[in-house]
Amino acid sequence: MTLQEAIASVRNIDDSAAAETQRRLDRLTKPQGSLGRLEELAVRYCAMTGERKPAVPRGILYTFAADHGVVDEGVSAYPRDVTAQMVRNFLRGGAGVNVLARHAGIEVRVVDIGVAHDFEVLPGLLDRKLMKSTRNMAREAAMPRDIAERACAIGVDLAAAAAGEGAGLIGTGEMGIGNTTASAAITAVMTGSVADSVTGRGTGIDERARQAKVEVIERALAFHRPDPTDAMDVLAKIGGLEIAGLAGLIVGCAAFRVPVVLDGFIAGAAALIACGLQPRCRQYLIAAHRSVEQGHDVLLKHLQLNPLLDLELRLGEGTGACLGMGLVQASVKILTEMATFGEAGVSERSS
Ligand SMILES: O=C(O)c1ccc[n+]([C@@H]2O[C@H](COP(=O)([O-])O)[C@@H](O)[C@H]2O)c1
Ligand SMILES: Cc1cc2nc[nH]c2cc1C
Repeated sequence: MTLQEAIASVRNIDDSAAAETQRRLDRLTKPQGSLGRLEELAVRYCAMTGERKPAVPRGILYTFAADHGVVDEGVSAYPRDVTAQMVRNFLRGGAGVNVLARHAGIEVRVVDIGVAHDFEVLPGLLDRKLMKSTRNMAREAAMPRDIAERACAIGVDLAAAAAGEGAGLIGTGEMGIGNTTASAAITAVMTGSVADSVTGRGTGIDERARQAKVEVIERALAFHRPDPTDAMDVLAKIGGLEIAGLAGLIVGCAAFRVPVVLDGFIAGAAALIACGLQPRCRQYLIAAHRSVEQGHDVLLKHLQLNPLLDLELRLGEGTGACLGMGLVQASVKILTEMATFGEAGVSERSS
């Protein structure tokens, strides 16, 4: 399926599956509504997939890795080499995302879509490299438009692969030194916010460095004037390859009716792009958590997404998404494994 075909095939979620699921939840042995947002999650899961009695979904999480030319402007607390080094760490299973994925029984797939390093053949690494890093958005477009489109198409293909293998839940992860700058720039444009209000400290820069980061973003936005009504234009001028891959993954998930669990700020920026390409994508999104990055809350509100968790996370990789995926699986188990009042012989409400 091409990117354009995926965009064209996203349908509205199934309201009748939602209503039926709510009716079943109301017959389970608990005061009505007492499982709160877990019930809402089960309802949304069924509306997205169209299933009435879903199996506990198998979860696959894609962690896209890429580098950013804008790191030359001093916007991160860490050197760009960390991106490639962390890719090796992911493949060895030693990163935060590996631990939380194992905890929730989720498979992590690592995709090199733009790391500035030539890896030897690494077992387990999905080599989809389109460029060795984006270019510096402060001076030129981050990537040509056709590369942005190809990066999105890679995401669609990976969504199709996971859906074809029976994944019922897909998580978003990323690794890219400098990518909170690209994400803040995208958030400013797509939500109509000033850069200062959506720019945070990323990996841990101080307030002075954050202000310099704001200026870099302001300069890039003034120079490129990205068109918020053309998400591909935004992606090409100020985005990142991993963000483009994630945006395509989200569109693909929506096209295949697989619920997608968003991680933090960078995943949220990718969701803004995906919803710019196809607004119905929003219906298939579950926000796992609210990141410490100040722009994340702004974009979640813009997308009208209510995050499940607020754990002050700011690691990325897909760590928060793994925790959110575990909650989605728990909500499906509640729906399918809990006894009804009738089955258990428990008295129903008296007034
Ligand atoms: O997910 C988040 O909300 C998040 C917030 C801050 C930082 N990160 C991670 O940190 C890296 C980007 O930070 P920076 O400072 O290099 O732009 C990148 O690898 C992200 O995965 C992730
Ligand atoms: C060590 C390290 C791990 C990361 N994982 C995601 N972003 C990261 C940034 C750093 C610096």
